[in-house]
This record gives sequence, structure tokens and C-alpha cells, in this order.
Amino acid sequence: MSACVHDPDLFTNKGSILITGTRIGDRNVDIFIDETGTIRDIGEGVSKKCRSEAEHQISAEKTLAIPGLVNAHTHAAMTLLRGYADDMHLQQWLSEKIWPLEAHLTGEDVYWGTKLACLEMIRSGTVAFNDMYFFMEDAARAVDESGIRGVLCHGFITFGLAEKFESEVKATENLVSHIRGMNNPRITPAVGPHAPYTVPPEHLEWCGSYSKDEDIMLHIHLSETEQEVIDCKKAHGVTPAVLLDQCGCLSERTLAAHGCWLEDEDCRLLAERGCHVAHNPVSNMKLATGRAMPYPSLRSAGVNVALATDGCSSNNNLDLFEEMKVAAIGQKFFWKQDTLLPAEEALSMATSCGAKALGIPGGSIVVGQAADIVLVSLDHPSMVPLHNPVSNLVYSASGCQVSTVLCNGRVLMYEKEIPGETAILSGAADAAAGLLNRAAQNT
Ligand SMILES: O=c1[nH]cnc2c1ncn2[C@@H]1O[C@H](CO)[C@@H](O)[C@H]1O
Ligand SMILES: [Zn+2]
Repeated sequence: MSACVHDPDLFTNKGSILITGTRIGDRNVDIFIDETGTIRDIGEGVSKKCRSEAEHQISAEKTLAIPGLVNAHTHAAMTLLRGYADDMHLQQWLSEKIWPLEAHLTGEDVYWGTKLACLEMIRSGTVAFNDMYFFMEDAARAVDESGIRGVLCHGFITFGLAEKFESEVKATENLVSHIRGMNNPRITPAVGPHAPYTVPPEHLEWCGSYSKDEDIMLHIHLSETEQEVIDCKKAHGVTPAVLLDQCGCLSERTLAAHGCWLEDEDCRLLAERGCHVAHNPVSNMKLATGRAMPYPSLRSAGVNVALATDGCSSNNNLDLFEEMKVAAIGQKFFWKQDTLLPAEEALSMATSCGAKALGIPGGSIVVGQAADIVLVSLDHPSMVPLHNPVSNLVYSASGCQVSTVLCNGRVLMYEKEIPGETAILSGAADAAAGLLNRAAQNT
């Protein structure tokens, strides 16, 4: 067994790992992870039993172990657009700033943007994400290298154009077969109709049946703004959620992002169909969607609600700790209910509910489960005193307190060290500068 600090194989070796001296909630525990990346034992005496068997050891005194966080809706490569267009109205932001710049994106940009996103997620304790963007084969390469989990879809936008429909279908089918060919259990494909206002019913129908035939997730933006709902009712006579249902897009494979303007009937419909909703409170507040996602109605209907950051151009970071706090306080504020969305629920939203929505392992630290584990340092003012660990995690900590991260039993960050970080930071900065240069030359 190697001592961790000088263990050169810790980041690459898939051998068994013993985490000693951490705590889960109020319990002091050791955690033993076998060479397949599965949690084999959790408890106080585990280190005595497993010390000789373990190939690596992580001394985790003064840390809290929590399940790896799950980001249920983002556009990872939008890290390259961080700070590019702030303080704008959503439709204007998309059509005047974001889409014109995205027209200049290359696969290499998306690769570097996704590398940067994965790095940022690992640093802040996120081990899985649900992504919708372009050049997704390049995103898949970045996720593969990063060691975290990704559900990836091509952002399918047709605006009703037949030739665009053809190319979006091709991009989706190519991505699905590419990802299946990678044969990486951490990466799964999905179909991603962008929104009911960018994909008309006949094209949504294709997405719904493709999701069913291929048994893959359907990832979509839904009822994000009031205008979207007004326009949809005017054009189709029903809410966006009902329209999706009519197009065969609502099922237990569906993840709808935002849902700020869902009506009570919509919430019941989503529950009936077994859909999942991703709550993006920071993005919603920044883009002034004007209404908080109706968590009380979704909750009482029984919808699984996960947590998400959205892209870095509307957040502007990927820190799910910050998102847990804003979700918990934002819901209380907007719905004027001081007991709504307590800390435990916010933590579940960011862990088990996310894992359930994405259909991936993780979301809890239990024997037999894949080791997606995050160690949060208690050696920090925001974690002292520790009257209630969950309260500190949600209301006081930030992603900066994350010290060590494991995904599928592999160590991705150890005591804040992530191999290759410097190269990713400069590669992504160069890609972002190149993108802006190309856009400036072409306009
Ligand atoms: O909040 C949002 N609402 C709608 N679209 C968005 C939002 N954030 C990013 N995108 C856009 O979705 C596409 C991904 O396929 C991209 O064009 C991205 O800019
Ligand atoms: Zn989005």
C-alpha cells in the first residue's frame, strides 16, 4: 500500500482505495473501494480490516464525505462565453449575442470549453452532468479524458426548416452511434430538441419517437419564460408542456430544464408521465425569467426535481454548492414559505435526484454503489462549528471547500491537485480568444 501524498499512481491506477478518517453526517467512517470502483465497506473499523488489501490510501481527517454532485442541465462548452454577454433579456441575449458568436464555434473550441467545464466541475465537487450543445463528439472526447460522467446531446434546433431538420437528425444519430462506439460507461447519448419555440411539433415528434426507439433521454428547455408560454398558447392553443405531450416527448426518459412558467396542470402532467425537471435558479434569476420554478406544485405532484447551473454564460460558474443555496433561499423568497426546500432537500436535489434523472449510478454513498465521492474540507471557517453538516454544506460552504473527488472509484482531484490543470486553463483561454477573433473578422 502506498502513502498517498507521494503516490504517483493515485490518479491513474484503478486499484483499490481506502479512505480513512472521514465522516458521513455525524458518523466517523472509513470507506473501502475495490478495484472495480465499487464501494465495498463503510464504517468505523474498516481501515483495520482492509488496510493490508488496499493498494492506495487517502487520509481524510477533517473532511466530510458526500456523494458526488450531479449537474442536471448545462451547456458545458459555454465556459468559453463566460462574461461575454451579461445583464440582458433572455431572447435578446440568445439572438443578438450568443447565437451569432456560437455560429463561429469549432469542434476544437467545444473540446477546450468542455475540458474547462469538467475541470471547474471537478474542482467544485460535481462528477456528472447533462449537456446540450454542438460538436458533441469533441465534447465526448473531453468528458472521456476528464474522468467524470456525462449525458450528451446535440442541441437540435430547426426553426421549422426542412434542410435543418435533416442535418439535426444526422447530427443526433451520428452522436448516438459515436458515443455507443466509445464504449465508455461514464458517457451516454441523448436526444436534445432545444425548446418548443425552436423545434416545431412535427420535428418534436421525431425526437420523441427517437428517444423511445433508442431508449435514450430526451433533454429540452421548457417553459422558461412567460413569453414562451404566451406564444405557444397563441400558436398551438396549449401550454408548451401539453404540446410536448401531444408530440410524444414526455416520458420517464424526459428531462425538462427550467420550467419557471409551468402551470399546475402541467406539473401534474409531468408527474403522470414520470418526467424529471432541472431547476436552474441562478440562471433564472440572472436572465430575469420573472417567476421561480413552481417547486411547491412540482413537489406535491411528485415530480423528481434535480439541480443545475445552466451554461456559464448565464450563471456564470458551475458551482452546485452555490446553486443549492440559491435554490433553497430563492424558493423560500419567491413563494413566501420559510419552510420550503430545506437544506436536506437541496442536497438531495443536487445528488440522488440528479442521478435518478440522468439514469446513472451515484447520488449516495452506500455499499455496492459506484464510488462517486467528494471530500469537503472541514478545516475552513465556513465549516466551523459543525452543528449541522448539511446546513453548512448548503448554506455556508462553496465549491472551494472541496478537497478530493472520486468518480467511479478513480481519484480525479486529490487535496486540490488535478493533473493537467494548467494546460487546460491555457488551452481554454486560447480557444476563447480565437473564437472572439474569428467572430470579429467575419462581421
Ligand atoms: O437559458 C437558456 N435558454 C435557452 N437556450 C439556452 C439557454 N442557455 C443556453 N442556451 C442555448 O442552447 C443551445 C444549446 O443547444 C445553445 O445555442 C445555447 O446558447
Ligand atoms: Zn439551458
